[in-house]
Amino acid sequence: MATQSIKVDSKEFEVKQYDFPTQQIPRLNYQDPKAEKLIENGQPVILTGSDLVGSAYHWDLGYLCSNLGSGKYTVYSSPDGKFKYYDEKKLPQNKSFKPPTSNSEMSFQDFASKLRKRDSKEFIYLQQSLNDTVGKRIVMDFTNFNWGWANETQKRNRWGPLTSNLLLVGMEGVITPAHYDEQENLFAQIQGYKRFLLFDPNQFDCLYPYPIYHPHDRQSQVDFDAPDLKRFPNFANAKAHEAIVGPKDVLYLPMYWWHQVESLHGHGETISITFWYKAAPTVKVVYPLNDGQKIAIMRNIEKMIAEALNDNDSMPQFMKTMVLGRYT
Ligand SMILES: CC1(C)c2ccccc2-c2ccc(C[C@@H](CC(=O)O)C(=O)C(=O)O)cc21
Ligand SMILES: [Zn+2]
Repeated sequence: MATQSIKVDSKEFEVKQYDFPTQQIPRLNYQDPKAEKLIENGQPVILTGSDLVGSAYHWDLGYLCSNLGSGKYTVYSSPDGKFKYYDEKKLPQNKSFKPPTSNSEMSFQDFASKLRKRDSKEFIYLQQSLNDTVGKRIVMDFTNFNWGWANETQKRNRWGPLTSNLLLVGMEGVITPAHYDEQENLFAQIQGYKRFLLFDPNQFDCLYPYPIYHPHDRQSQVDFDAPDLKRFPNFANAKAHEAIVGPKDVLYLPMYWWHQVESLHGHGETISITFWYKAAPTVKVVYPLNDGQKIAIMRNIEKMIAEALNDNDSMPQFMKTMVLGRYT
């Protein structure tokens, strides 16, 4: 895989090179009116100086081992370093589906010692919502997040409620392949560096998501390392935005924006915390609809048709019959 080196803040990073062009995402101080404008317009921006998780800047493996208590944590494991999320609730509808990753519950101490062993034939990625099983010092760090700013941002942009904070601890080199989420996300980086490749929701027709009843719903079918341009010809027109997110950075990752995330080599394991918010309620429909609203409509139509047919195997034929040759 070809790599290219990019410079951010006088630091050099070796990143995988893909075929599509990339443009940099702006890095702005969190109080810059331009940054607030970008968030209001649902545009990604890296925010500096917010100290959103300032009370967790000292979190490293050792501290977490000593203070996360003996609770069990969900650890994903992948042979090739790719962690393609799948929805376990959709497995019954897809008998032939083979999960590309496995997961197990283990103590943080066990996870940390597996990380240190670094046997590279297995990549591991801890993903766990912060809950009350954690030790009291972690709870104190959590309560000391910059909630004033987070709540003000949530209110100003009329986001819905905060749904979860996920603690993520990834081995160098882990990759979360391209997908989109249906929530607004303030992504806070504590340790290590993550490279985000983001795609505007209007690139939906370049990224070919799985059918919505598929366990990989919301994930792109395109393998970025070996794109099948016969099946996915429009991928050749994809245009990415790029952001290297480092310690103390907060990336505003707007709902419906596609993202692929790589934990960069040479900077140690990555520690991140996500703040997911439900979407702003649509008070009054304003035309023309924005791209996110069109994605929501497509998803609802797919769900209704799948339900009406009550047979996922007949979806491909039905969908093709409905549009092929008619909406050219
Ligand atoms: C891959 C993993 C560990 C996973 C496995 C199984 C179920 C869910 C998830 C899940 C959810 C979120 C992330 C964080 C981030 C990607 C990144 O930082 O790697 C991202 O996509 C986002 O913040 O929206 C990572 C994961
Ligand atoms: Zn995501």
